[in-house]
Amino acid sequence: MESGIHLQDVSLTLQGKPVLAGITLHLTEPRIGLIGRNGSGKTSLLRLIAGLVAPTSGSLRVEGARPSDRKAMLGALGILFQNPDHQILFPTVIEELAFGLIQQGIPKPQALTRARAALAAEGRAHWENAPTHSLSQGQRQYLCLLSVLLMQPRWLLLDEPFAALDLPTQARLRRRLDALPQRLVTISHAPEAVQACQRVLWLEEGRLRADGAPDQVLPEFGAEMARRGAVDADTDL
Ligand SMILES: Nc1ncnc2c1ncn2[C@@H]1O[C@H](COP(=O)(O)OP(=O)(O)OP(=O)(O)O)[C@@H](O)[C@H]1O
Repeated sequence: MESGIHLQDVSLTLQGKPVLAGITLHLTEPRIGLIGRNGSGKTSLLRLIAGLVAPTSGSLRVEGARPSDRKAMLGALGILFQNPDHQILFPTVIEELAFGLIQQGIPKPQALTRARAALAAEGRAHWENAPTHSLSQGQRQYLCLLSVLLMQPRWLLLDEPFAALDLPTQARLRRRLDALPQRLVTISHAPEAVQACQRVLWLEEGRLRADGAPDQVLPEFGAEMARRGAVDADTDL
């Protein structure tokens, strides 16, 4: 099977607006950072890779499968959205956790057992029957991460995973993510969050502005963000 994530001349136009253009990539590195300004197309790129939106032109493969092949993608890739409310479907924590496993074909009783074990391992057994809406934003994001990890996908796509979390939770999540055997693609605005990646992709207005090691990409990115921050408004977005 073809390994990694392949994009061949991928473009995406939404409501007449070009959002991504001419993206060709072969992603295989264990840790990949995706940076860029607001509206540069980062989330759209993750949504394309996850099969949540189809490219307007070009082709994509994730571990040899088309992203639109939901069955193949279940074990290949998990995505963590920036806003957990775009992800959570169920009224209680345990149902939310078990859902992905059931989708993967695991019988419901075993799925519930695994979900309970995962909560217990996190010291959060008391969350089992908690209404998902009663959790804080950061706790809901954490629940989404646990749900995705339970499915053990080969790739994890993370959209600003630290944005809503307090500092101790960020530190714990950072350690947790660092230890994962999965390949991770992480969106961040913060250069320091992707400094340890093997590869950093910089999107600018839907195109790849740079692609390389953090030491190559991040100094130029930092200089460009400082330059733009010194003027009063981004009029191009
Ligand atoms: N459904 C949609 N219809 C029309 N335009 C869209 C749609 N979704 C996104 N866009 C546009 O695509 C562009 C890229 O959006 P995207 O959310 O991918 O950016 P981003 O880099 O993730 O931004 P942020 O850092 O603010 O999360 C934006 O200009 C946005 O307005």
